[in-house]
Amino acid sequence: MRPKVFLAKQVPSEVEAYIAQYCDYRKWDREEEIPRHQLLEELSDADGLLISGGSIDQELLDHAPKLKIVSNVSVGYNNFDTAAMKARDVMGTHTPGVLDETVADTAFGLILAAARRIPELDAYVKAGNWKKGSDERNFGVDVHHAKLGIIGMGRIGEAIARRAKFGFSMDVMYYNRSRKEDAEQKLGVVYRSLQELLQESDFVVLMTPLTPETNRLIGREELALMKKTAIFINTSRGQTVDEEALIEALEKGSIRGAGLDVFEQEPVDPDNKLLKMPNVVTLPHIGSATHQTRFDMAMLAANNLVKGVQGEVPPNLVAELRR
Ligand SMILES: NC(=O)C1=CN([C@@H]2O[C@H](COP(=O)(O)OP(=O)(O)OC[C@H]3O[C@@H](n4cnc5c(N)ncnc54)[C@H](OP(=O)(O)O)[C@@H]3O)[C@@H](O)[C@H]2O)C=CC1
Ligand SMILES: O=C(O)C(=O)[C@@H](O)[C@H](O)[C@H](O)CO
Repeated sequence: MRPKVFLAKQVPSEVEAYIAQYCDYRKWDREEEIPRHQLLEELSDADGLLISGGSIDQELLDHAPKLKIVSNVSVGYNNFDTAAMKARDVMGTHTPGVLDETVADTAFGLILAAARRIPELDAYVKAGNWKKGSDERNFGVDVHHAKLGIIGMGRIGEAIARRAKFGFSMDVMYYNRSRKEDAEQKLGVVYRSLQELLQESDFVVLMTPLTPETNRLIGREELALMKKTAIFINTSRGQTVDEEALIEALEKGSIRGAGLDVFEQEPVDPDNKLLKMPNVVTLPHIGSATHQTRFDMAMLAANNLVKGVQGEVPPNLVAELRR
């Protein structure tokens, strides 16, 4: 009998055709997220689930007695309750690697946009406010040769470091729980404690996964350590930062600015104070969102899904669920 899978996220037609070769499938065919109760109903006979971001917890597992695999179309898997999945012997996969360069481009876009105030000055020009040749009030700060601190020097962190080091001649430092000597040698980056990194950096980029340990990793104390001239970039998850503390730091001017692809609540509340600040550049969580990269992520997730329902160990099983 062919395995049954449910696609809770829209995928390109080529990816759907690939899944159809191996599985019977039903799919959620709308852009908005599938309502939870509907997802739970769909899982009553499913062997596999392809999803992006919905909570994979005990309740969902209880509604999915045949489930063998959940394939996330994202590299982050903070939506997985890995303990509950392990207890039920349900595999969980993600999409590492294929999005590294694209997310690094986004992080770098935020660095440049915040440093040179590109969205703010774009609005200024379009509003007809450009009245004289060169106005010092529009000046920004240099990115090239500045000091960049990367918190979370993983796959994406390294791609950011390469751009910084070889494209912009920046001094790059990083903080992880463990040192990465290969990256130090290959990229010429230096290890710092979190405290040292925050004190020394002109730009701080947060690129860790969201875990119980990184939840609000950057709070009041950490922001207070940063230079008054520093720019803070978050391309990880909104919950890795205490957003209230960030707002406070920006309001007090204890850091220069921020570039944010992610927020505590997504979509972000239109009344969120961060959206009113000219020195904050915001994006709607589009780190990996190019046509090619989203296609590659969907294909990788489909491949993980098919392998899993066929009883094989999929290539991108998350670390906590490896035997
Ligand atoms: N904005 C967006 O659209 C996107 C966001 N992301 C986010 O980026 C995250 C990182 O992705 P990726 O680079 O592939 O992941 P990796 O696992 O390759 O890298 C994560 C890095 O974070 C470090 N890290 C983990 N926990 C801690 C901690 N407690 N303190 C300090 N460092 C820590 C790890 O080092 P060590 O284990 O030594 O601590 C590792 O070097 C994803 O999990 C996702 O949340 C990813 C893609 C797109
Ligand atoms: O991969 C991740 O962890 C991401 O944050 C993004 O690439 C995803 O696109 C996002 O989860 C929406 O699918």
